[in-house]
Amino acid sequence: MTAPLLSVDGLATGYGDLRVVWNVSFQVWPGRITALLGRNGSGKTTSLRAVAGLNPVHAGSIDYDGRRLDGVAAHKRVRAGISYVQEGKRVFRNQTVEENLLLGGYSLGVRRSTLEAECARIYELFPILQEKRKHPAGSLSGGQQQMVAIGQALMAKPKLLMLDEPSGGLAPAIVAEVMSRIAALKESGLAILLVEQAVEAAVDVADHVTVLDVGKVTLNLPVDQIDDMERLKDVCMGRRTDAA
Ligand SMILES: Nc1ncnc2c1ncn2[C@@H]1O[C@H](COP(=O)(O)OP(=O)(O)OP(=O)(O)O)[C@@H](O)[C@H]1O
Repeated sequence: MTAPLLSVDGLATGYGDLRVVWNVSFQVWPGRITALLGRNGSGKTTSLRAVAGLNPVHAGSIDYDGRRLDGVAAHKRVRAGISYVQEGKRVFRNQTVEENLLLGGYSLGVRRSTLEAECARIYELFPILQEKRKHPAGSLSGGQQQMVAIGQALMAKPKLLMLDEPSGGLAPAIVAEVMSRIAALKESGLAILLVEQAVEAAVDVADHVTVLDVGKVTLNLPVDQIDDMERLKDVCMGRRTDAA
């Protein structure tokens, strides 16, 4: 297997001095999806925020693309190719789909001269957004709004895409559609870190799974080694400590 693009090792992090993640390690590889699973409050979002540079690293290390990220400001991590789609589909509801993409690209530092070309690239990935490009984003379905949010993050051609609960608030049939779009993004070599509550939907598209509970890793293995989904769900709910 190729070297990981992102390697988090023994991470302890939290909010200011408050520590909520104690010892978390996981990797994300180019062209592959790592799913970070675990029950509510287990520390998934907090770990993503530490990778994005929004939460402090109390202990451990975050290596990305051959260098340590310690002390690198959040905006510089964005420039280095780390894109983060926060939970809850943050689109500008009154702006059109196209304006959302342009604003997303602009805020990520994409040069004005290339914004339109980047938009066209996003339309190739998500044709429905081209169809709806003149519509206010708030008029789109939940799944389509999630694609707008992901499209915004992709405007700057990231190497690492971090998605926090893209299935949140979506009907099951729509979750499958959004997940298959996410899976297709791997083809370009993008490394994807996917935080999810929807365990089965995440496992369907993931290559590797890391489960957290109370700020620690309880399971870490390639998806092809998962042979019992019910056991995995139990581990994710904190009802078991391993999948064996
Ligand atoms: N801004 C904050 N200040 C202090 N503590 C926080 C803050 N945000 C989250 N926490 C706490 O950190 C812990 C981990 O939360 P986190 O959001 O990382 O969990 P999660 O696994 O992403 O769960 P969820 O699926 O509910 O988002 C929880 O105990 C939570 O209450």
